[in-house]
Amino acid sequence: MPHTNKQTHYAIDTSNAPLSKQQLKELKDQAWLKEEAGPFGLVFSNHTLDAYLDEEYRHGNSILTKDGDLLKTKSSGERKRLLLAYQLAQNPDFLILDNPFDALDIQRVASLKKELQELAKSTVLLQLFRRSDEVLPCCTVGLTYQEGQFVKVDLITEQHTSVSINHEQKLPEPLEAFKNVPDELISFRNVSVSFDEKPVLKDITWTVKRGSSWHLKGPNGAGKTTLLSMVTGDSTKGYGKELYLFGRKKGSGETVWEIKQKIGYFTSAMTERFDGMHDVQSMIISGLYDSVGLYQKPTTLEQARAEEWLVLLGLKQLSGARFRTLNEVQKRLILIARAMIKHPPLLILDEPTAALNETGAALIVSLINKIAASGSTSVLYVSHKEEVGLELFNELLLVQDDCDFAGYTAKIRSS
Ligand SMILES: Nc1ncnc2c1ncn2[C@@H]1O[C@H](COP(=O)(O)OP(=O)(O)OP(=O)(O)O)[C@@H](O)[C@H]1O
Repeated sequence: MPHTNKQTHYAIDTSNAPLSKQQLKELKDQAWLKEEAGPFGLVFSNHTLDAYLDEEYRHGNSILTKDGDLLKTKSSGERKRLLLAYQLAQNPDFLILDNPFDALDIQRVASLKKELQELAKSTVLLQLFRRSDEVLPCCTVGLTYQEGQFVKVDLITEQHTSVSINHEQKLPEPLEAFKNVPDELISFRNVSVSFDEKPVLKDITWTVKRGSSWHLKGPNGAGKTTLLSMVTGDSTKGYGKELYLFGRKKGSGETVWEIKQKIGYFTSAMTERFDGMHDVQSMIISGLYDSVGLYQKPTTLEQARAEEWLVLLGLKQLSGARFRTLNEVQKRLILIARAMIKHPPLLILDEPTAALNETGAALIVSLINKIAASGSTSVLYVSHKEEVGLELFNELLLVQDDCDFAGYTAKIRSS
């Protein structure tokens, strides 16, 4: 019976395996759910957002945005807010929330939690979660997918166990050291960026010295991705500005390839994109060639170095396994090793623990701490939140200048 006062709300633990698009559809079509909640359900997930982005690509406009703005110009947090507002306006009987707090900053997580608790008075919620502290108090019954069916179970939230990578093992040496690496890897001098008159970044002055590691933080929409894309050479916004990358002024004739070659890069979205048949060892070695997987026979030395990385990660037994068969945390550890095998002067990690549970995040963080402590590679860690256990000594926080907003400015804490 829809819209009674005593609605049951559900939580589904996806910390070990996410639900596929097909499984989400099956959940939405469950007869018992429609009977309990009402016939009209919606799915709030990245798959849904992707479908709207696809539609926008084909038709040139998006129904989620107002004033003709395009969804693709919105930050990840902004996109989520737009989708939720659009779905709530349709007054669904039930809403499937696929890890709704991913990619949201602390303030937005708190306000969304409040909003969803309120919504739970009139709408049945089914929350997919990975971190137990994210489960909404209203979700009291568990659901699990077993043998092609959704089954109601007791709700057990995972206990966090403390884990880390092999502390005894040293970071494997590079096969060949980078030459002519300047003392300043990145230097922004009073750089401002706007999109069509809309100011985003204001007067950013920031220097990353060789070997120093940074946590780049800021709320949704503050310009973290914009700043990063200027460092990786993917954005044209750096031209004509006082931006220096690896000792050269942006736009002074360097190629994007020359910049990228000095950078190791990992973002959590890569685990989905890298879905070929390559084995784990080849995947790590391919970082030396900036390819995905290996297309030539590796040398004995390359193989030995990849094996050292696997020992460090505690994954030696998976050397010959297909990358695609690994679990999410293992895939991320391997892709960080892939980014590191060439020992780049700069390692960029864009939200590397996004959508992991506490245990998985702790493993990734322990690897990052180890890399940063080595002092040979500068880590640039980007996220919108604090990360438990992360030991980076410098922080660039993007903050809003409240009076007369003209873009986010950089607040730097350095040690
Ligand atoms: N191509 C573009 N055209 C117009 N506006 C843009 C474009 N790219 C980014 N923006 C705007 O710039 C601002 C900063 O976006 P950016 O993606 O850099 O933020 P972010 O800090 O990475 O956010 P999040 O944590 O939500 O991912 C946002 O308001 C976004 O809408």
